[in-house]
Amino acid sequence: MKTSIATVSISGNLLEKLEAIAAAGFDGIEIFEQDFIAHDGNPREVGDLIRSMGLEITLFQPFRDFEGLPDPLRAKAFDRAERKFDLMEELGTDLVLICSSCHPAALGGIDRAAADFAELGDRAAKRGLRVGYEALAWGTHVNDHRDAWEIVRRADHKNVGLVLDSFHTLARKIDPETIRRIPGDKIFFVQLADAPLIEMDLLYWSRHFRNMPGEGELAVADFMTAVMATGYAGPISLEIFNDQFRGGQPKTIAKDGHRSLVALMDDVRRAEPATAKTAPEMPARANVDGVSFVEFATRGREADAFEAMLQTLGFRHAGTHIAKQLALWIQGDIRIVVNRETTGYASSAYAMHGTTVCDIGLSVCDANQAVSRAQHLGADLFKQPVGPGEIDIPAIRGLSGSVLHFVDASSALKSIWDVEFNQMSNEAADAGLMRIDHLAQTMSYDEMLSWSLFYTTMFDMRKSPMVDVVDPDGLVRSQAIETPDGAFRITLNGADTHRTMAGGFLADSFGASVQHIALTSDDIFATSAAMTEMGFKSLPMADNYYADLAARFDLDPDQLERLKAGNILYDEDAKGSFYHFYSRPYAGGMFFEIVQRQNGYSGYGAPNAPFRIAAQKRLMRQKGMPRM
Ligand SMILES: O=C(O)c1ccc(O)c(O)c1
Ligand SMILES: [Mg+2]
Repeated sequence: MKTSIATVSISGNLLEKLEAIAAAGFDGIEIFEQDFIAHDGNPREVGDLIRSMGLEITLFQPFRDFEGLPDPLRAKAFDRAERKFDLMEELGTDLVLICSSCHPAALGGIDRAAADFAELGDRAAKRGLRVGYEALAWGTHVNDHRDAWEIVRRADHKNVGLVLDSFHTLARKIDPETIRRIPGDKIFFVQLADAPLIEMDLLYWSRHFRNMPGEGELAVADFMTAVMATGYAGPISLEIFNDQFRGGQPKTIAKDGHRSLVALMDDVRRAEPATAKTAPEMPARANVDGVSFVEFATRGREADAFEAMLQTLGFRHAGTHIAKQLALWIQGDIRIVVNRETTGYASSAYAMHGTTVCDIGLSVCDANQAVSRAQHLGADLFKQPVGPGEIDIPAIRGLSGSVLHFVDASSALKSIWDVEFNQMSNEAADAGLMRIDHLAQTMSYDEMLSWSLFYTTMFDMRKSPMVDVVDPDGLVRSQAIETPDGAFRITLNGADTHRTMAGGFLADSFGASVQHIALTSDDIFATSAAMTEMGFKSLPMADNYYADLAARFDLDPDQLERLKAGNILYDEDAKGSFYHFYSRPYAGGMFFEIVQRQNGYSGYGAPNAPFRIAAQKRLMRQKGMPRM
């Protein structure tokens, strides 16, 4: 399997693009002509440089408005092609992409176009070059890969083949199964792109909103499975026109791209094992059956205040690490580790972010398989020195420097809490919190696709539709990613401006991290009462909120009173109901949420988010806290 990416997909100048692409592990690049023209350096040197970086030039593109022209435009088009053939020879690539014509003078007619390609094929053959024809979704006469194929078929020239691009086929809702009838050796090149489903002009959609396979909503895996069934053996190449990516970090975007291709080909291999033989074998997406622990890096008074807060939530100090300054706090199945170390990874995380979630332990079926898949997808292993008596738990680096540990039921890992922690016997009453419902991560809007790709390629998790959350000072985009059974749920919250609650947190904590943790109760009213008893103070909600609840839902006055008394918010979906309340913000703007889902409610109380955010901002203003 040869992976490739078009230079247009990455930001930066040509050199920066090439470095990022090589570092991400691609085998080749499509040179997008504009990137070459903008570069100051002769084509031979550029070709040599690319090869010296271990990359191959898989394609030169695009050559526009070639077929169907009347003379003298036709003759001029052939002259243009000859000049580009010269350039290709100097660069050292044998394949050019010709996209279907949008020229106002272009004439239709499959045989006319086929004749043009047959002649171009002769000219290319003289130089040992090949031409590939791609149907642009908005081409004037040819905008469907089936028509492009018919032209190639009738051109009947060994140097003329077809270029398929998942965007053009899927954006026009053309059934990708139609690809199966094309002979694999006549498909010269395959370009891949996904996109979010938005109703808009095809050209605009394509030039601004494409994204990596798996980041959007097109059936790219079905498309690629059909391609592989033809016997196609050429490069699998990303061609992503995306406004965010053009301004993004070249290295991150390239890494995401490679990850998306590897995951896609693994899906194709699993869908039809006989066809995708060249895709590397790797373990399937890991099944996550919950969060085993969440570790906070903190220090001094912030740490004291945080632990005091945990007590008001009903957590009990259950153990102390045998060698390190780690305290284990437990309630139900929830484990929170408070790390006060002044050296090592947690300490660096604290130095960078202040009090922060520095490590998440996920409970998986097989920890080593999870790590193996992560490595195939380009994640780095995370290693810390293991002290005497400590267990080496497999871990990887997530995005933005975060760490994920994998815990499974295999003997050594299961006993970690008994082996590494001295048990403390304090049988304090708890508040009925059972497990972690979800982790809410805050990041800049530009990072959301990277994170969702990370989770959905690594784990058996699905994205739900993006929702807009209105903060009084800006919009925050929120997207949930969850396992099929809901055992592990994450919400990604993307902020554009530092003035929003999420954006302020992001600025203050210098990068993406967990902003809140939602904990489940099976009886939220009892939990609220127990926590109040323990000194917990919930986030005060405005009376207007409850007046609106009374108008929106059939709640009896008693229940409404109880909601109001506990500052408990309420929502319903088609299946069930949702109760939730919030802690006040603690160190660094983090907070807890307590939730109860009834009868299979599957959302996150999104309609309540604007009122929760307004309440948090009100509270922070009262306290005279800056920003947020
Ligand atoms: O948007 C375009 O013009 C364009 C050019 C070349 C391609 O391969 C493509 O898919 C789109
Ligand atoms: Mg294309």
